[in-house]
Amino acid sequence: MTRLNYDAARDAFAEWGVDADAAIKQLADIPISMHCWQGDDVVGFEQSEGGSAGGIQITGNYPGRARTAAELRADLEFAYGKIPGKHRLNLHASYLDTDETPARDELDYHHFASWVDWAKDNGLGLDFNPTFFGHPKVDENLTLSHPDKDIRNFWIRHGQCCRAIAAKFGEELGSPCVNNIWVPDGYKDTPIDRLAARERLESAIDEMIAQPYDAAHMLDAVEAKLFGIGVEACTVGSHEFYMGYAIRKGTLLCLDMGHFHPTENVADKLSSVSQSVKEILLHVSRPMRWDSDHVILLNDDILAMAQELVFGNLLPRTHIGLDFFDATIARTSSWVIGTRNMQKALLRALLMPQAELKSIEEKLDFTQRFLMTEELKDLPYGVIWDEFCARNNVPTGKALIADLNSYQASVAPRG
Ligand SMILES: C[C@H](O)[C@H](O)[C@@H](O)C(=O)CO
Ligand SMILES: [Mn+2]
Repeated sequence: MTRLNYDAARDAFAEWGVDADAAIKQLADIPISMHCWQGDDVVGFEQSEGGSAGGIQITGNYPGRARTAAELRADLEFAYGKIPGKHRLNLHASYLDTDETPARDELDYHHFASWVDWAKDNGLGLDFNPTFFGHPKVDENLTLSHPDKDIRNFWIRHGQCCRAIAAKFGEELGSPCVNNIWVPDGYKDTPIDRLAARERLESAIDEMIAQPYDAAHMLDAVEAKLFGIGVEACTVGSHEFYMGYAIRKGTLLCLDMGHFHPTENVADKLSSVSQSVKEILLHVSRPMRWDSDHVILLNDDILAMAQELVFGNLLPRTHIGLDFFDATIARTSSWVIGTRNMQKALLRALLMPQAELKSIEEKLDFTQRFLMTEELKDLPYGVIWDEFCARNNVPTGKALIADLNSYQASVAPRG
């Protein structure tokens, strides 16, 4: 493959006072938590339950869906092999790997131990999520806020098991495991007593996270949402609910890019939220008209998100997770291109003359800000990206496409 001249590109950035080598080095140290559920359309490996529900929906029937943990791991290994750097896997509790059939409130570390062995072998960190959907005890789209104490208790026990598992992941792997709580709870039509539902949710989460764990092993996160299909009138765990909860209780706040009104700028929220919570979890996604979880593109939304992370010095306290799933295209290609897009966006932000831009803005020199930000768009970011990939032994361009297509051809017979 023809590679454009890196030295010339580095000089082009140097003219703007930017050190491309330093940007490449910094990018290599930013882990992205890739979500397991893109690989099998959120089905999971429970033998009786599973599948997406609770307002999340996958469409498409592209061949090659991973049907077992072994298939999912093979797909993940392929995908990580095409993504520069060392990353993490974000596992849902429904992806246990065992011949046993534990109920969700009986899950134990040993049901997931093979994932830890695999993560160790592959140099990956692990994150985790209790699975509060795709189960008969999700009654009328309610779990932790259900009026029936027995149902709430079942889900509280599920969350407790998951925290213990996550803490063990973190301990085994020597890196804190983010355990993210998202519940689908809400009402299709206008509820009478929103406060009661929110009080039930709050006290259920309190009970669920009461057991302290070492922050070096496990970090609790809570994920808000505007609405889901079937819960149009009220989502119990709204943004205001969880923002307040995270501030008061000291958890991480998860911002999913698909969980706000489509005209809202989620990147704009990072700096505000960072003033009130210690750490942030991101679910980088691409909503189209609703929380459709399209695979992320290298578009303005992602570039803005990356720029806020870099310019606000938020990378040290933000966990970058992905949340997209599309069964109309090859699943491994989605992982690889989506994750690389997040990295490309970060690289672009790292390649901006940050100090100079900030200083001209402080002088309220908006003309200069406009001129610079527009001219900077013409710099050869792609050449620096190619160099980053070459240094990490991963392909780009046509070679990458050929690899993605040939892997897809090898998994297509799964049906
Ligand atoms: C599968 C995930 O837990 C889920 O997508 C959640 O994070 C979400 O975003 C629900 O809309
Ligand atoms: Mn999410």
